[in-house]
Amino acid sequence: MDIILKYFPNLSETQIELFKQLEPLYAEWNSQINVISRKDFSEFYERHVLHSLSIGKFTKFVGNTKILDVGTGGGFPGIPLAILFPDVKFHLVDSIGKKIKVVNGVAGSLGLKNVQAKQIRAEQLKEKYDFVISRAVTRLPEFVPWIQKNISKKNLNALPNGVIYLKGGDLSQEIKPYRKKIFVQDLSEYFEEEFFETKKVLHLPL
Ligand SMILES: C[S@@+](CC[C@H](N)C(=O)[O-])C[C@H]1O[C@@H](n2cnc3c(N)ncnc32)[C@H](O)[C@@H]1O
Repeated sequence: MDIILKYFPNLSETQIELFKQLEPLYAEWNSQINVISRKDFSEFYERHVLHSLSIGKFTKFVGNTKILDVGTGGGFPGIPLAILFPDVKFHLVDSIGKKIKVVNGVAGSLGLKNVQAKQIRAEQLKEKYDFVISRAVTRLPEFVPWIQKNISKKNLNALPNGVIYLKGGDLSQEIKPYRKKIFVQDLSEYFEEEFFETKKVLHLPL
């Protein structure tokens, strides 16, 4: 939990309390339904919570923004971001029902009123959102056609509407089709821990 305060020192008491509750809640759910790899769990705050929150270092969302988290698994990056931005509406979806059961369990225990979760495939979603966020679901050229229809034209934020994707490793081939408009932010510029050395936030305006 200290690592969250290191990079987000201005959290409210309520937010700190909610972040503290995340680890025991996920430990309990993960013993029933595997949403976080067991070998990673000791680094829960760094690899899952802080990695999700890195989107909040990259940009701030204004109130009433609507964000869709596609392939959220157990709620990443959506749940940590919903704590960070309590005035923003988060819709978390996954094609697997038992993962959504974990998301609803965690969001319910924390009383997060700005989170809705649903079992659905991204390709079937009809609603519009300001941003689609995601981590570790599929390659961008497969992902973008799933959700292109879901990006609203109305812009509320300084950042243009579109996809915000957390990615690691060599992306040169994957981002080629979008090279004229994609923005690649290196997370090692924000975080000193080794985990972030190869991690990036991709912002693709759509
Ligand atoms: C590797 S997990 C990542 C989970 C989470 N984003 C994280 O970073 O911890 C990928 C998730 O994407 C979901 N998924 C894959 N294809 C999907 C689709 N077309 N629509 C919705 N969810 C999908 C899977 O069910 C799985 O839970």
